[in-house]
Parts: sequence; structure tokens; C-alpha cells
Amino acid sequence: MGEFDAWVGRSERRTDRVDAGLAARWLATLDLAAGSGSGVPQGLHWCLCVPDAPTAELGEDGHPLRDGGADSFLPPIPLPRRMWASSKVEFLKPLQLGESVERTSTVAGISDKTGGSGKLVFVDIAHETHSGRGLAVREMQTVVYRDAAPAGAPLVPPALGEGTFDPAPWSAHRPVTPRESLLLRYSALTFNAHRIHYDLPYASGIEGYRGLVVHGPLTATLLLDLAQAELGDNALAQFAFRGLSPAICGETLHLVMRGTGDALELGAFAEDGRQVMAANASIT
Ligand SMILES: CC(C)(COP(=O)(O)OP(=O)(O)OC[C@H]1O[C@@H](n2cnc3c(N)ncnc32)[C@H](O)[C@@H]1OP(=O)(O)O)[C@@H](O)C(=O)NCCC(=O)NCCSC(=O)C[C@](C)(O)C(=O)O
Repeated sequence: MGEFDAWVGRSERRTDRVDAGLAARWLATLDLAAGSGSGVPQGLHWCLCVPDAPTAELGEDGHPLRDGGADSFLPPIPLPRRMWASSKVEFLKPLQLGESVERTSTVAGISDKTGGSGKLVFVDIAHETHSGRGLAVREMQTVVYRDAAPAGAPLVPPALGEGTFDPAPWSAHRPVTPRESLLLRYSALTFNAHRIHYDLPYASGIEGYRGLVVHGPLTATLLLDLAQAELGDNALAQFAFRGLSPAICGETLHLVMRGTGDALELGAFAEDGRQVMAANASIT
């Protein structure tokens, strides 16, 4: 029996609308042109039905306080550093501009592990986003909570090494350099006040990162865009990603893809070859 078992099965429901203004700001943030139809490209769902706690109820890290109240959705894991660890997404129906959506999120599991970086608590959250036309997106998101950075510990990830990323084994390759303006706009789109994305003294001094951290779903969205540029808008049926190492603002990310429609492999790598994200996808 785990300390936080009472939270497993708890759920919350949020509603939203695929607003044309939101879609336009999302496309502008990602330097994308609007598509020809009323469908919106994959990845926009991460900007819908987002937590909207009042500012007075945010914790030190900028996320809603995890106070463990009787009606709290997420468990009050005492480990202070939160990261988006991974997600498995099924795209069932493309979202359409103007439609209303409802997302139900359920705590599906909580597990303790010890990793190379110390104690880890993983929380799995099952999300189902319905539009008026039925289930549009199903996602299993895993959030990880980590111990405080030990005093005097080296910042992570380590400074860029001597190595260089080699795109040769990949059939598609796109370098991008996420800068502060991109991170700020993505935080705004997702209503995410997590300080590791915009507050450098906090990100390095408190959480121990070498710079501002690129949002996991932002890197994932950039990979989704690479796949859609090759295969067409809304081409993917399944997409799964896992964050392996923090991506740092201002440093080039090499987005890559290879494989065929039923077994696509994607990745994001730092300039020195360190892998930041691993992903796979399929069109069926
Ligand atoms: C998570 C870290 C610290 C673990 O690194 P580690 O070295 O401590 O762990 P490990 O030794 O690699 O693995 C230990 C165990 O954890 C599992 N594990 C390990 N990683 C994962 C993962 N991703 N997803 C699921 N499981 C994972 C792994 O499989 C293993 O399990 P096992 O003992 O059963 O074999 C390390 O992998 C890391 O730093 N990853 C990068 C995470 C990242 O950059 N996320 C995006 C930025 S944070 C963000 O976007 C925030 C946002 C948007 O504001 C927001 O709060 O929602």
C-alpha cells in the first residue's frame, strides 16, 4: 500500500474551445503557416484544457500548489522538482477550428524508483479529449518528481562536449535553436508558469539546470511538425516520446526522423550528440 494510493483513480474534467485566435498564436509561435482546411495540426491539444489555478495558489516552482487537500487532483509528492517525463498519444480524430472540447484526466498510477539522479516518483495521468464528434486524443502522460538538487552538485546537463551530432543515419533532419522568446510564448500558450522555463536564477540556482529548460511538449511538438512536414498534417495515429536529458534554451537541437509509416523513429539531439528526446510514431 503506497502513501499516495488514495490519489489513484482521482479525476478532473476541463472544457475548452479550439479557438481560432489560440490556433493562430500557436502557429505564429512555431513559425508555421496555416493549413488549408479547418483541421489543426497535431500538438495543439497540449494547449487546451490546461490547469488554471489562481496565481495566489501557485507553489515556488510556479506549478499549482500540491497541498494534498481532499479535492486535490495531483498527489502531494514532497519531492520539489517536477519534469514531464514521457507521453504516449493516440490521435483519433483531428481537432477542428471552432469546436468545443472536454478533457477528462485520471491519475492512473504512482510509482517510486531510484535513478542515476536519485529518488524519482512517477505519476501517470490518463487524459481523454473529446470533441462533439467523439474521442479525439487519448494520452498517457508521465510526470516525474525529483529530490532537491544537492548543494554543490554540478549543473545538468553538463557543458556541451567535444562531440558533434551526425545526421547521416537519419532520413530527415532539421536543426532548430529554441530561444527565450519561443519558450516564453509556449509557456503562455500552455498557461504554464513553471519557472525552469523563464527564470534563469531559479532554474540554475534552485533546480540545478545549466540554463532555461525547453518544455518537453514543445520539443515533442517540434518533432510532430517534422513528421507532419514529411507525411502530411494529422498523418500520425500514434506518437510516444520520452525525455532523456534536459534541452537547454539557446542551444541547437537536431530534430531527426527515419523509418516508414508503420514504424517511425524520431529523436532530438544536442549539438554534441547528447540525446535529449527519443520518440516513435506510426500512421496506423
Ligand atoms: C527523468 C530523468 C531525471 C531520469 O534520469 P535518471 O538518470 O535519474 O533515471 P534513470 O536511471 O535513467 O532511470 C531510472 C528509472 O526511471 C525510468 N525513467 C527514466 N526516465 C523516464 C522517463 N522519461 N519516462 C518514464 N520513465 C523513465 C527508467 O526506465 C528507470 O526505470 P526502471 O528502474 O524500472 O528501469 C532524466 O531522464 C531526465 O532528465 N529526462 C529529461 C526530462 C525532461 O527534460 N523533460 C522535459 C522538460 S521538463 C518540462 O517540460 C516540465 C513542464 C512542461 O513544465 C511540466 O512540469 O509539465
